[in-house]
Amino acid sequence: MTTKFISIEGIAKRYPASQGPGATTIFEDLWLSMPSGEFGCIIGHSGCGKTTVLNILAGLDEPSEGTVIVDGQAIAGTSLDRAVIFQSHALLPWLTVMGNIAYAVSSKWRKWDKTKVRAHAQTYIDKVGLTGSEHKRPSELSGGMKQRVGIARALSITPKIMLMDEPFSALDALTRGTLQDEVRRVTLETGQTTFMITHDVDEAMYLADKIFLMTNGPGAVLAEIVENPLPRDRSRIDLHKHPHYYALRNHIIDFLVTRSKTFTATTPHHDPRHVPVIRPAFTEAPTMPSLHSATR
Ligand SMILES: Nc1ncnc2c1ncn2[C@@H]1O[C@H](COP(=O)(O)OP(=O)(O)OP(=O)(O)O)[C@@H](O)[C@H]1O
Repeated sequence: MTTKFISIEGIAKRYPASQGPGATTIFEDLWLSMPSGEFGCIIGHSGCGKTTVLNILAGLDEPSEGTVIVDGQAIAGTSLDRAVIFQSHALLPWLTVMGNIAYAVSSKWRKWDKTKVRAHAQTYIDKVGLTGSEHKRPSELSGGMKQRVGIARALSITPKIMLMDEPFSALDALTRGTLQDEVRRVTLETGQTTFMITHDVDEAMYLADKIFLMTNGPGAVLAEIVENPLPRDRSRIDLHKHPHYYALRNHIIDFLVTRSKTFTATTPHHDPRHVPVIRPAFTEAPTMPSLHSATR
């Protein structure tokens, strides 16, 4: 396992200023690496550049500075090794559920015959609970169903890297939970490296090994990397019962409420190449000596 399967090296994104000369810096000097098989979530307020980072990783956008190395090679454009699940479903409207997924499967395994492609696609249709809707077109599906097609399509090509932009945000609570479980199970099973954007702190705590905290934009920076102290075999239902749950949750919420606004690139000791890695944990308050032992 390489320690830097994904290596984001000093990237920045700037756009021409909306008024007058110069440029607006969305974020800059962003350094971040992930080993193979890790699940990373990026959290930060709206506009700090999360989708831009994900699009750069996908090869859909280019950084203004810096580079991204995946598996030892600088990325250039999109690849079937990197699948994206978008916030909006991005389905082909003229194809059915089966057609949308089969299209992705046959793009990846070009020599597979139709029967093999459809059987493989069906496995993922079943996984996301769309059995019976194979023949429907996107216009006949609810928003949640469309999102499930997008998730099945991305999972079906078993990419090395899964990139997810708030994939569950449009779903009802029950479907969201089921699909979070499914995505977690599949990514653990396949050893996929996953990079996800979310605004949902509990979702990040359930799914992620590491949580990347971005400050507010413009001029956003990666302030901290939070290691998830919850056990790897955690379950979504029991997450809140774990002793470290509140330490982790409070740490992230505290960042979002206060430090995301006050932390900047000029904060003393901030080194963009060596961002602090924090592992919040519950610590027992020191116990008072009992009266019995104190008087002995
Ligand atoms: N083509 C563009 N030209 C100018 N500014 C842009 C362009 N695309 C994005 N931006 C700006 O870049 C910033 C970052 O956008 P991005 O979508 O990456 O943020 P985000 O953190 O993902 O936000 P959200 O959580 O709301 O999805 C925003 O301020 C946005 O207005």
